[in-house]
Amino acid sequence: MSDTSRPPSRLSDDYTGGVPQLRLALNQIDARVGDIAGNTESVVRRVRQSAEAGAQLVAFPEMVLTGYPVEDLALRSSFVEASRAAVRSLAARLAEEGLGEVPVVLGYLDRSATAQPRYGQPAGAPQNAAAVLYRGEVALTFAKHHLPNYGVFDEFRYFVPGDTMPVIRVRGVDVALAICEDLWQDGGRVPAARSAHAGLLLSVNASPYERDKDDTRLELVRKRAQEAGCTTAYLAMTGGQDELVFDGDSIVVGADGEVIARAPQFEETCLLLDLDLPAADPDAPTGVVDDGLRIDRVVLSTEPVPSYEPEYLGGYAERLDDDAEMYGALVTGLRAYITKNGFRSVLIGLSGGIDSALVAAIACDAVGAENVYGISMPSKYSSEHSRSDAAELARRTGLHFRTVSIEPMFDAYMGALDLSGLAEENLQSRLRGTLLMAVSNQEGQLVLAPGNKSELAVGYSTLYGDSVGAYGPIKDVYKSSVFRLARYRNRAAEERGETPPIPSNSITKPPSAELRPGQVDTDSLPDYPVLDAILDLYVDHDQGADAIVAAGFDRDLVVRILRMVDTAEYKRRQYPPGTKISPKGFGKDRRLPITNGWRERA
Ligand SMILES: Nc1ncnc2c1ncn2[C@@H]1O[C@H](COP(=O)(O)OP(=O)(O)OC[C@H]2O[C@@H]([n+]3cccc(C(=O)O)c3)[C@H](O)[C@@H]2O)[C@@H](O)[C@H]1O
Ligand SMILES: Nc1ncnc2c1ncn2[C@@H]1O[C@H](COP(=O)(O)OP(=O)(O)OP(=O)(O)O)[C@@H](O)[C@H]1O
Ligand SMILES: NC(=O)CC[C@H](N)C(=O)O
Repeated sequence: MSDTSRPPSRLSDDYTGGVPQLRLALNQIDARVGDIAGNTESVVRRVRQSAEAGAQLVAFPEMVLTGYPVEDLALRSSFVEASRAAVRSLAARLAEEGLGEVPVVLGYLDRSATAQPRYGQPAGAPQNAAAVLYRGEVALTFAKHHLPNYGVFDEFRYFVPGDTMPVIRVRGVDVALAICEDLWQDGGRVPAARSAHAGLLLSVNASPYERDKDDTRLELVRKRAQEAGCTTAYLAMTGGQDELVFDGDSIVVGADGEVIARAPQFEETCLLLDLDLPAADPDAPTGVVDDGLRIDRVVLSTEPVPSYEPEYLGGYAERLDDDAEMYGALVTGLRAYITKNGFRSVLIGLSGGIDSALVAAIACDAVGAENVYGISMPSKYSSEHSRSDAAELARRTGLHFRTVSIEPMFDAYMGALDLSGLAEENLQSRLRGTLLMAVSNQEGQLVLAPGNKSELAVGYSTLYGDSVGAYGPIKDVYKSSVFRLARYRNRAAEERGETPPIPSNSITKPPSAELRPGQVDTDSLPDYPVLDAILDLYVDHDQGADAIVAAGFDRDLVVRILRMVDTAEYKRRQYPPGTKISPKGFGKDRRLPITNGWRERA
């Protein structure tokens, strides 16, 4: 994101908008997929806090009860029924705990009321749904109307769409409801909210992070608010799930498209704000509106809001610059993976190079240096600086550090097998992989794989060697950006008066696998800026060889690189999962056959 300017806020101290109509609590929180009980507890806790802060309408993200995305759990009836039951018991529990008077909107997994069995399910097909809980009851439910089915999303595989336009009357204000993709596609609930004369459009979301997507989202919400003709609140999820990061950044925009409030990125928070909204239109239409959506109106309360001066005002959280945002996503994704899978500590092979150094810095920020373990594993080809730079990284960050030479194991293999060339080179990498897995088994840390997107693209890693591990924190970061992020992290430390974590020698020396004497990456690969530019066109933008050559790259080089990418598909399929930060990561975003006779020629 780049827009750091603070928009004019209507919620400032000189607020003169009269009596506010609604105090809205947008709970921008994390949820753990499959942990319905744990997610329920965090919802109850947050409802209580919101109610204590005087909220009159409390909202939670898309599928907060089940976590998002649930993937094939949606196809299991036991899970769907557990989610449905959890919504009902949550409504009752909120009332029992004296929290029933405040309406709560939250996402969960449901199934359609009409019998549309899919994939052998006995009853209705699964739906990505949301419920309104009020006075101990589930007052209203509805399902997502537009289903995303591109990139990482497969919602046609799981869900059938909803066909209603839900509108709840809260304190005399008509609030239209929507779920995430409902705002991304034209038609459907946005024009329907206008047709229904809504005073507020509230969308609950789980929108995965991608670089620059915050700018796209902001423009989207501004546009949709104007189309809907009413204030629009976009409530985001935050945290991480496997390869996805949810960056938060909830947004509230007025009917004129002006930003009213914006929540922080990558943080759990409650954006609480007083909105001056129009009273419900007594002649508001009923029946079917845009796209065949049937208005489903529920009156929850018509009591006027008490007259008070707005005291807590949402505000506009400071925006992160592009590097800080990308780095924040990598930290959030790694932390979520480690903690949600019940681990505390991680293990990294430290070569003294920039990739493992950046991964170590991210890990220290994610779980604390006291939970990060590094091992230097020198061989006879290891340079002195590979050991000293790794030790210096440990000294700067405070991570646990030890050295285990692979020479005795290497000699034993070489004595038993007559290996040479690539087999001998790869053996060193595999011994390091085996050693890391052995320590992980013994001590219980998760092994981190330090491969970057450039290496993964061209297959520049050893299978069962440096590609072993549980999670690849930088697998969606091109090598050029690895340098940028390492410099960013050091600069950020300097600005805070802290020791920069990454030794400058790790940043400035030429990248090398050190598997044979004097080896450097450029023996096998072009310079990284050239490689990354070609990869960006091929991997991220699906350009063919002719188009890439036409963009100004050498024909033979293009053909060679594209061939390397194609023939490394088998390696990528065996690589650990890792944080997605681009529109096309090596995960669900890019699905190519392994066995593939198609070669790009120019
Ligand atoms: N389609 C396919 N499906 C399944 N398996 C397939 C396959 N094609 C080959 N294979 C198998 O894959 C194996 C070959 O792959 P692999 O053993 O990995 O070896 P390979 O890719 O031949 O070599 C590793 C390359 O990565 C470089 N490297 C290694 C370590 C670190 C770094 C670094 O700088 O970070 C770079 C190294 O210099 C070398 O160029 C063979 O067993 C082959 O049979
Ligand atoms: N001497 C070593 N000690 C410990 N780990 C090593 C060593 N050499 C390689 N590794 C591990 O294998 C990974 C691949 O390293 P390699 O040096 O081959 O290339 P790289 O991709 O340039 O990575 P880096 O920038 O971290 O050196 C490293 O990130 C590290 O985790
Ligand atoms: N959960 C969703 O519906 C997400 C889809 C939407 N296009 C997004 O990325 O934000």
